[in-house]
Amino acid sequence: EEYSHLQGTRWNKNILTYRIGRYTRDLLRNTVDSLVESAFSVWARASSLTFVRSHTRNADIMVEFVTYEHGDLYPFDGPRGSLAHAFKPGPGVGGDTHFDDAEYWTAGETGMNLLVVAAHEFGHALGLKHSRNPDSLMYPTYRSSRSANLLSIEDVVNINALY
Ligand SMILES: CNC(=O)[C@@H](NC(=O)[C@H](CC(C)C)CN(O)C=O)C(C)(C)C
Ligand SMILES: [Zn+2]
Ligand SMILES: [Zn+2]
Repeated sequence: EEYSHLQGTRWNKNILTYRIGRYTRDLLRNTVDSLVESAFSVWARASSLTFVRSHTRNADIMVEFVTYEHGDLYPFDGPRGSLAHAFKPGPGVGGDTHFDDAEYWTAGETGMNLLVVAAHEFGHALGLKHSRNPDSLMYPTYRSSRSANLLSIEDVVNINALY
């Protein structure tokens, strides 16, 4: 989901920090680290944005794997259903990205592909809304086959219209 009613529409800086909090046990930590970094680089390559990993609590974007009730107004729902959500740009919870750890997270075609889902969520964390174009990364339903060419032209146009 993108909770657009909560935050502003864009960050007012081009260098953003992110921190990974709670991990999933479905993947090795450094696999999660590299998939998250790759998902950010999808957007960095298509725009003027730069992402820097931080280990301090005041990072712009907090990335976490959580289940069910987890401290915001949007509890997860167990396996399948909602896979993840991210908050629009802004202070505090703004930009924060949560993955439902009741899913089975993978780096491949089985389960839920973390790179594909993270790239979608980070689009929201940067201020993008959903697209009605099934080819867009910001289409509201998950499709594992997408993992090849992540961004559509529309996604590149939209991120550059924002930054
Ligand atoms: C398999 N389950 C789905 O396809 C579900 N879709 C999602 O969980 C979206 C994330 C995908 C697109 C990575 C939620 N979203 O928009 C977050 O920003 C449902 C369509 C069932 C809601
Ligand atoms: Zn979404
Ligand atoms: Zn959440």
